Amino acid sequence: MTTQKDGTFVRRPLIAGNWKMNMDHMQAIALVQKLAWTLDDAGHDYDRVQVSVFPPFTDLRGVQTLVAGDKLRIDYGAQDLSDQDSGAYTGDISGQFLNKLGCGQVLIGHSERREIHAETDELLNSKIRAALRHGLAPMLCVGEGLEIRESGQHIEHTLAQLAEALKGLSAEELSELIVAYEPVWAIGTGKVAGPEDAQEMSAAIRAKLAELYSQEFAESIRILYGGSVKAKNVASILQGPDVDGALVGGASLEAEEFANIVSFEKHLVTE
Ligand SMILES: O=C(CO)COP(=O)(O)O
Repeated sequence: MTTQKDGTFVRRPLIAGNWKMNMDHMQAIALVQKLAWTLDDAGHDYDRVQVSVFPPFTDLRGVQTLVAGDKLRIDYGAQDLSDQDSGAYTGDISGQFLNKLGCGQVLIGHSERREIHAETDELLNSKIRAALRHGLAPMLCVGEGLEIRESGQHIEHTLAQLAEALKGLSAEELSELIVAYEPVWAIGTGKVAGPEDAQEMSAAIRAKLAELYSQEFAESIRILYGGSVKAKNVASILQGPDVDGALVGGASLEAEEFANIVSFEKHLVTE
């Protein structure tokens, strides 16, 4: 993260929790409630550090009701969306519906969707357009697998994913874009990319955004790191000046652990 002289961040850090296919709608309410209490107890400043969760589709209505009813400051979004708005697309979910449920963000191109559902860069470009049509901030996930990392092509590979997904979109359209760098080999494996790896790729992503658009645009976009982020390693990962937050999987399913990740600034002081 980069801070200014007055201690505020240049870009508001974001700690996001991707629940993947975990938590039914009852568990979801309990988890968000506990997270909100824990963050309140810790005196969390939401204006300073944004917090969002990405529950399964079936949980979103419950989360919306809770967030609205208790006036919680936790943001939420979906893990995927259709590139179409409505019609004969059995099993798909429109961005229109997500917007109606109060979602502010949507994950696009998570490596598990790329792998399991064979989502292509072309489809992801179309999904980003769908998100933008419906007022959802797209969180585009990019990152390389182990083989590519070992071959030394990881930067080239990740930047190609980025450029393909953003093809034909303008800086104006993409003003709410968030990029999440998630090296596939570090997801759910306990292997964390080192703080240098996270910084190296985030800087490369920012430079690519500057090349595709402008320096000003690149400096306004938040770039998160994801892959085995825990309370114990978050502070060192976020030290990189181009790393603006974390996309957390497993550790976001435990309210206290996730709240501790959100409170990463406290670890900075004590480490
Ligand atoms: O895929 C991830 C978040 O989207 C990372 O998952 P883990 O934090 O469980 O490694």
